[in-house]
Amino acid sequence: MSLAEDVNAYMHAHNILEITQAAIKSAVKQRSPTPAQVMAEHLLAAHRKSQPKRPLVAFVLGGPGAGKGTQCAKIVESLGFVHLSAGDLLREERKSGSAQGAMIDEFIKEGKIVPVEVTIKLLLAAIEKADRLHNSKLFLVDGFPRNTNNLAGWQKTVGDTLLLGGVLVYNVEERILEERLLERGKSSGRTDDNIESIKKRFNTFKSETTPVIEYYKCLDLVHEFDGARSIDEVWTDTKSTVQAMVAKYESEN
Ligand SMILES: Nc1ncnc2c1ncn2[C@@H]1O[C@H](COP(=O)(O)OP(=O)(O)OP(=O)(O)O)[C@@H](O)[C@H]1O
Ligand SMILES: Nc1ccn([C@@H]2O[C@H](COP(=O)(O)O)[C@@H](O)[C@H]2O)c(=O)n1
Repeated sequence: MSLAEDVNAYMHAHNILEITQAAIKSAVKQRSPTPAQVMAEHLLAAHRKSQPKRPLVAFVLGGPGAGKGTQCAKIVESLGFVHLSAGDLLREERKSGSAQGAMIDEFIKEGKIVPVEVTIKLLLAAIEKADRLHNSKLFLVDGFPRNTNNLAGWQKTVGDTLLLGGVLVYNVEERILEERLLERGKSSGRTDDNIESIKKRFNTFKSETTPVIEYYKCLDLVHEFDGARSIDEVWTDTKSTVQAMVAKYESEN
């Protein structure tokens, strides 16, 4: 086969003429003074659309008792996300009775953050299972990343294989959080819904989670909510934010 024939066959096999014509059309349509830029953007968008969809992840953060789980349940019900709570997965793993289970138990009571190697394994297994069994593409990862160790572990293990759409952050003052958690503690059976653990969890949130939120603010990914309002008021804002996030994801992927 000659070089010209080879080139022709390649162009035909990969629709190169059609792709290039569409890029040229979009530059001409816009009468852009920078056609190369318009064409490059058009080609990139076309490439992204032709790739298999990366699942969308939204992280959910806020102090203990800020209403993360409550809002996540509503997002699941109304917008079809899969909810993965790092805390729930760790509590489930704790039941295993292994040495790792005992370690998790101790960390939870002390309000400390479990090393990311443990947490990320549980999170990824749950994401893979939901994707494989139900082809789920929308995930809420609740209570993660809680510190810089969590963040580094996510970046190293997951990187860009999942698309981080945003970070939902619920702000509530400690006085209200304490009241909520002590009330919840009357029936939750949680070993950390007592005043000693609650104080420790507040300290961990301030010293370890706040820097993670600041990091994501610098990337313009944070959506903050006043979580001290009623559940329905918080939900109204949460819903519109998450709907916008999904719309952007659908249009770009
Ligand atoms: N906006 C709200 N107003 C009043 N009470 C709320 C509100 N949101 C949640 N609650 C209540 O506060 C308690 C804590 O809420 P939730 O479990 O959703 O918080 P969380 O952030 O997931 O907590 P944690 O991090 O400890 O798991 C629950 O008993 C819940 O019913
Ligand atoms: N990324 C995480 C999340 C949670 N933990 C531990 O679980 C406790 C409870 O978490 P909730 O989100 O359910 O409040 C938390 O205080 C930590 O001890 C963790 O280690 N890492």
